[in-house]
Amino acid sequence: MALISIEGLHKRFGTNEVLKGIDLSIEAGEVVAIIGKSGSGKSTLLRCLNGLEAYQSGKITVENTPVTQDETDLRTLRLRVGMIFQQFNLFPHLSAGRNVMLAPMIVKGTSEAEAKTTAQKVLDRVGLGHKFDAFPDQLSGGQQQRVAIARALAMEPRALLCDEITSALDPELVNEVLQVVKSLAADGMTLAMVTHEMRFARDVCDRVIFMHLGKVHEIGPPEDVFANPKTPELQQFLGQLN
Ligand SMILES: Nc1ncnc2c1ncn2[C@@H]1O[C@H](COP(=O)(O)OP(=O)(O)OP(=O)(O)O)[C@@H](O)[C@H]1O
Repeated sequence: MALISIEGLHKRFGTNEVLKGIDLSIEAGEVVAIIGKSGSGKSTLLRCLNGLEAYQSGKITVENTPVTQDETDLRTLRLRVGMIFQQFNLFPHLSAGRNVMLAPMIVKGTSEAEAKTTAQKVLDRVGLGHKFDAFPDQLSGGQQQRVAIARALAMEPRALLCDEITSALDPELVNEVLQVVKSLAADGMTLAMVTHEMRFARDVCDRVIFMHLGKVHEIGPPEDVFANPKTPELQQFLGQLN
């Protein structure tokens, strides 16, 4: 049984049909990269998976729970699926530890003491246990993004969705964030990542999804998608990167 299942997903913004019938299953423990040109619908797909965007037709389920705009479904979903964005969105007036403690306390009703223990554990997990009391402006961009990852982990999600999480970082900070993601993948976390980091996609991901004009245009293991692109669209996309 797939952890995430998408059938016939269509999504429009006004008259602009951005997702034109997506069928996709992601198994528990699978790591998928979503690649494609700007505007191909990658972010919109991730946002639909997390209930951040409503969609017009099709069916999405996460562990058998339908992803709808219903409040109860959304609450269940947010406990199961974490999302990390290009911008870290940390509260500037709260320490790293407090930023991480917030969601479990608010969403799950976790006690302060328990939330603190969890926050320490997940900050350790991203290599920032010693920065519990540091404020966001005392951290580098890479460290802030690792706090954002810890914040998502504090909810003990079954899957993490990552939307271009290294795109706002200076090049020398990209690797520390990718290393954390790589270690989560090695631990069996289910991950769907919109990324421009092709080397990471090739080395770490089980499957690569190439989106083009709102459809899954090619999908397969990285060795096939990168070494043997079947369609001219993917060949052109990869050619432009080189
Ligand atoms: N909130 C919105 N309202 C209207 N149109 C939107 C909205 N969000 C996205 N779109 C449109 O949907 C299309 C797909 O956008 P999306 O962000 O999913 O693409 P993408 O592949 O992630 O691109 P990028 O790599 O530039 O982020 C674009 O044409 C975009 O203008």
